[in-house]
Amino acid sequence: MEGVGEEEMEGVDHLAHERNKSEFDVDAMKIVWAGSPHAFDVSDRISKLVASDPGFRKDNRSTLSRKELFKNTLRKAAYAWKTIVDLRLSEEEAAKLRFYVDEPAFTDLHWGMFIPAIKGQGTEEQQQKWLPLAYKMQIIGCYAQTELGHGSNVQGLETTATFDSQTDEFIIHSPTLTSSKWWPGGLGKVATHAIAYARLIVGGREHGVHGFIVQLRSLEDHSPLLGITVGDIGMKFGNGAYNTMDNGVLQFDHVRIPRNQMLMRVSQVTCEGKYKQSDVPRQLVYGTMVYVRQTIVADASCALSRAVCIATRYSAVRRQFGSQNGGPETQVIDYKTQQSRLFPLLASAYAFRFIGEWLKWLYADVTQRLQANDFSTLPEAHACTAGLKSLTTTATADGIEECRKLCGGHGYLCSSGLPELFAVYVPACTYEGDNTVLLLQVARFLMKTVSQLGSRLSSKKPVGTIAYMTRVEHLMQCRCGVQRGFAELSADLVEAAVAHCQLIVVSKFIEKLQQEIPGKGVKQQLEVLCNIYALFLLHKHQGDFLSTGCITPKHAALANDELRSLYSQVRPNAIALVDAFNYTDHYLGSILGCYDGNVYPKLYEAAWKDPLNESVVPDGYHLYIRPLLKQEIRTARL
Ligand SMILES: CCCCCCCCCCCC(=O)SCCNC(=O)CCNC(=O)[C@H](O)C(C)(C)COP(=O)(O)OP(=O)(O)OC[C@H]1O[C@@H](n2cnc3c(N)ncnc32)[C@H](O)[C@@H]1OP(=O)(O)O
Ligand SMILES: Cc1cc2nc3c(=O)[nH]c(=O)nc-3n(C[C@H](O)[C@H](O)[C@H](O)COP(=O)(O)OP(=O)(O)OC[C@H]3O[C@@H](n4cnc5c(N)ncnc54)[C@H](O)[C@@H]3O)c2cc1C
Repeated sequence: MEGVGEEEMEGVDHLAHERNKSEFDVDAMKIVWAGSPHAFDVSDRISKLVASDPGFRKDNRSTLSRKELFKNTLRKAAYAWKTIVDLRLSEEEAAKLRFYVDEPAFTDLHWGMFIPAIKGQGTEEQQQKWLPLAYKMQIIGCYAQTELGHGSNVQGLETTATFDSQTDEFIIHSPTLTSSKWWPGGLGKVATHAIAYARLIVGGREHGVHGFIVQLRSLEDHSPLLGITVGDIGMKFGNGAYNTMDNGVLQFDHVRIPRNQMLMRVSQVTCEGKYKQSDVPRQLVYGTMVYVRQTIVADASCALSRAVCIATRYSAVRRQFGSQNGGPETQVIDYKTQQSRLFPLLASAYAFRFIGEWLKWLYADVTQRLQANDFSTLPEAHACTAGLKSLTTTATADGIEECRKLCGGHGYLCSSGLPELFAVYVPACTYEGDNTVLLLQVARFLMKTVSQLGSRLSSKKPVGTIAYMTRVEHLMQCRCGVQRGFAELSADLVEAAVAHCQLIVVSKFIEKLQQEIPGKGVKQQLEVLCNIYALFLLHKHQGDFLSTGCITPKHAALANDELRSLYSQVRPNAIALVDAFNYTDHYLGSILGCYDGNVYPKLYEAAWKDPLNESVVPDGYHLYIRPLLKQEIRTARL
C-alpha cells in the first residue's frame, strides 16, 4: 500500500522486540502447557493441519444467517469426519481436530456425552452393541436429560419410562408440556438417537431417574419416528456463537423401546418385571455429568488462555499517551492498571491448566476404583468436579469479558475474536450444572466433612496454603456454628465452597511446582505465576483472610507490594508466556491477537470485507434517506 511505514509491513514480526525479552525457554514451556512432548506434538501438528485447510475457515461466520451457519457447521463436521477417516487419525488426534475446528456442533455431544454415557452406564453387552455404531458415526447421539420444567433438579424430571411386561418393552412418554426435553445439543436437527433420562415405573412403582437409549429419527430418511416430535429451540445468545448448535425440543408420545435399551449397569429390570438395584450408589446414573465437568475444567484453561493471548499481544502492540519529545507513545501493557487486570488472568490460565490435569487424574482414579466397587472417593470426586467446574467457568467467563475491555474499542469488533469467544463460552456457567447449584453440592460435602472430621477439613495441604485452609475452616465454622438451616445459610456456604475450591487450585499449583520441570527459567516463571494467582486472590478476598487472624493488615499490604513486584517480573516475559499456548492465528481467530502483531493494516483491510461495504451507497438510501435529506418526508407530512 502507498506510504506503508516499516511498522505496517506484512511479514514483519512486530512483537519481535517483546519476544527477545523472554527470560525462559518458550519451547520447553510449550511442552509444559501441552502436558507432555507427545501431547505437544499432536496439538501442534493437528492445529496446523486445521489452520492450513480452507475447508475449516471460520472468518465468515458472523456474516451468515442461522440456516447458512448451521448448514456450514454440518459441512465442516462431515469434512472433519472425512479428514479423520482419510488420514486414519487416532482418537486423540481426532479429538484435537474437533477442538481446533472450534465450532460448537452436534459432535460435541455425540463424542462428549452420548458415548461416555453408554461407556459409564451401559452393561458390557450394551456397550458391545452400541459403541461400534457410535464410533463409526453410523448413529449420532445426544444426551437428553434437561426438560422445559427441570434442569438442575434431575430427580424432578417428568418424562416416564413404564415397563410393559407383556411385550418386554418400556413406554417412553412426555406426560406434560414441562416434561418436553429442552436444550439437548444435537437433538434439534441431527441426532438419530438419544440417551433419554426418565422416571422408571415398574409394576406401578417408581424407581427414580434412569437412562434409556431411544431412536429418534429414521436412519433411512432422517424423519422423526412414530411418537417423536422434535425440533430446534431457536436462536441463542450472540449472533454466530452457539447458534451452530441445534439445541432441541423433544416430546415422546408413548414411544416403545426394547427392555434392553435401558442402561443397566447401575440397576436392572428383568423380563419378569423385577427391579434390581446393584449395590452401587444410585448417583452413578450421574456419572456422565461428572465426566463432562472435569473436561469443562480443562476447557476453561483453553478458553481463558485464548482471551489472555489476544489481550496480551494487543496490549503490547497498542500505544496510548506518554510520548516524550515526539517519541513513541507508551505501550498500554506498561501501565500498572493494565498489568493488575491482565496478569492475574494469565496466571489463572496456567492455574486452571494444572488443576485440569489433576482433575483428569482424579476422575481416572475414581473410575478405576468404581470398577473394583470402591466408592470411597466418589463423594470427593463429585464435590471436586462440581466445585472446580463452577469456579473455573465463572472466572473464565468473567476473564474473557475483562480481556475484551482490556482491548478498548477494538475488543468490541467481531474481528477481535473476543465477542464470539465470550458468547460461545458463557453458557459453560450454566450447562453441565448451574454454577450455584454445584457450589451448593460442595457446601453440603464440606458440612458433612466438618461434622465428620471436626474443624480441620484436611491437613493434606502444602505449607504455602495454610492461610487458604484457615480461611475455609473459618468460613465454615462461622456458618456451621450457628443453628440455622442449610437453606438459610446457603449464600454464605457457597462462599465457603468457593474458598475451598480456590484452596484446591492453589495447592495443586504448588504441588505442580514440586515436580521436575525442565527448561531454562520455566519453573521460575511458573513460580511467579503461582504467586500471582495466590496473592491476587488473597488481595481480592483479604476481608476473609484478615477475619481469620492468620494474616494482619501489614501482611495484606506486603502482599499487595509483592504483587506489583511480581507483575514487573512477568512483564518482560508476557508475550513469551502466551506464545507458549502455541495457538495458530486460525484458532485464535483474532486480528488483535495475531502472532506478528501487525494489527492496524489487518483491521483496516477486514473492515472493507464487511458485506455492508459491497456498495458505496447502502441499500435503503433512495427509499429512506434521500427523501429525508430532500425534506420530502416533512412536506409530505404537512
Ligand atoms: C470439552 C468441553 C466442552 C464440552 C461441551 C459441552 C457442551 C454442553 C454440554 C451440556 C450438557 C448438559 O448440560 S447435560 C445436563 C446437565 N445437568 C446437570 O448438571 C444437572 C445438575 N443437577 C444435578 O447434578 C443433581 O440434580 C444434583 C447433584 C444437583 C442433585 O441431585 P440429587 O439426586 O437431588 O442429589 P442430592 O439429594 O443433592 O444428593 C444426594 C447425594 O448424592 C450425592 N451426589 C449428587 N450428585 C452426585 C454425583 N454426580 N456423583 C456422586 N454423588 C453425587 C450428593 O453429594 C449427596 O450425597 P450425600 O450428601 O447424601 O452423601
Ligand atoms: C448452551 C446449553 C447447552 C445445553 N446442553 C444440554 C444437553 O446437551 N443436554 C441436557 O440435558 N441439558 C443441556 N443443557 C441444559 C443445562 O444442563 C441446564 O440448563 C442446567 O443444568 C441448568 O438447569 P436449569 O436450566 O434448570 O436452571 P435452574 O435450576 O432453573 O436455574 C435458575 C436459577 O435457579 C437457581 N437455583 C436452582 N435450584 C436452586 C437451589 N436448589 N438452590 C439455590 N438456587 C437454585 C440457579 O442457581 C439459577 O440461578 C444445556 C444448556 C445450555 C445453556
